[in-house]
Formats: sequence, structure tokens, C-alpha cells
Amino acid sequence: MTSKLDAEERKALLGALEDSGWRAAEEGDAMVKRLIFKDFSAAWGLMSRAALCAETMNHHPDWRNVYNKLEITLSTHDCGGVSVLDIELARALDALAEGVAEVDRDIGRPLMRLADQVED
Ligand SMILES: C[C@H](O)[C@H](O)[C@H]1CNC2=NC(N)=NC(=O)C2=N1
Repeated sequence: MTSKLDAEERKALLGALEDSGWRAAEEGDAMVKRLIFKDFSAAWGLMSRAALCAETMNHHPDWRNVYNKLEITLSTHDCGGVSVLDIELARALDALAEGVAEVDRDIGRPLMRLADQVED
């Protein structure tokens, strides 16, 4: 079973995701990103492609879509926190969203907080 990233892994892996707009969720050990699209159709298109990617990975987002906004929260239910699967899915989602969405960075807390709050 996949385990939570330890503190060293978080320090090594979360920096690049913070640069691309991922944040620490307000609650729990999870990452969150809010994307803004030109309209609902564009948001739904990203969600459709992301859903196929999630199915292929067998790793699924917790997400909420309101018209042209999509908020994605990633954590691994099986281990109760952020695992390497969340890093991989976040990277895949970033690639899919490139050029089709703006990032709202005014949410959550600094992602590197997740490197400090984890107990090994
Ligand atoms: C049975 C199925 O393989 C598991 O429930 C998978 C499905 N997708 C998942 N997605 C996420 N985010 N975390 C999980 O632990 C997880 N587990």
C-alpha cells in the first residue's frame, strides 16, 4: 500500500508544485489548486481529460466545479495524506491545464507547510 511522503520527500517534491500553483489545503494533509477557465465548456473539457488520466492511474481527485472554476484537492485516502501518487497526478493535471486555465493562487496555505507538519 502507498505510504505518505516523509519530510525529506516533501522537501524535495513539493517545491516545484508550489511554483505551479498548488497550495496546502486548509484542512488535513492534502494539496489544493484552483483553476479558472474561459467558460464552463473549457472547464468541463479539462475535467474530462483529467478523469481519463485519473482512471488510468487509479488515483482520483476530490474536485468541485462551479461554472468556469475548478478546485482540485489531492490526497491519498488509503494512507490518509499526500503520497507519491498525488505528486504524479498533480504533475499530470498541470500538463493538461497548461495553456487552458489561469491559476488562482489566493487560496490555501503555502504548500511547503506540508513538509513541516508531517510526522515521519
Ligand atoms: C479500490 C481503489 O483502487 C482505491 O480506492 C483507489 C481509488 N482511487 C484513489 N484515489 C485517491 N485519491 N486515493 C486513494 O487512496 C484511491 N484509492
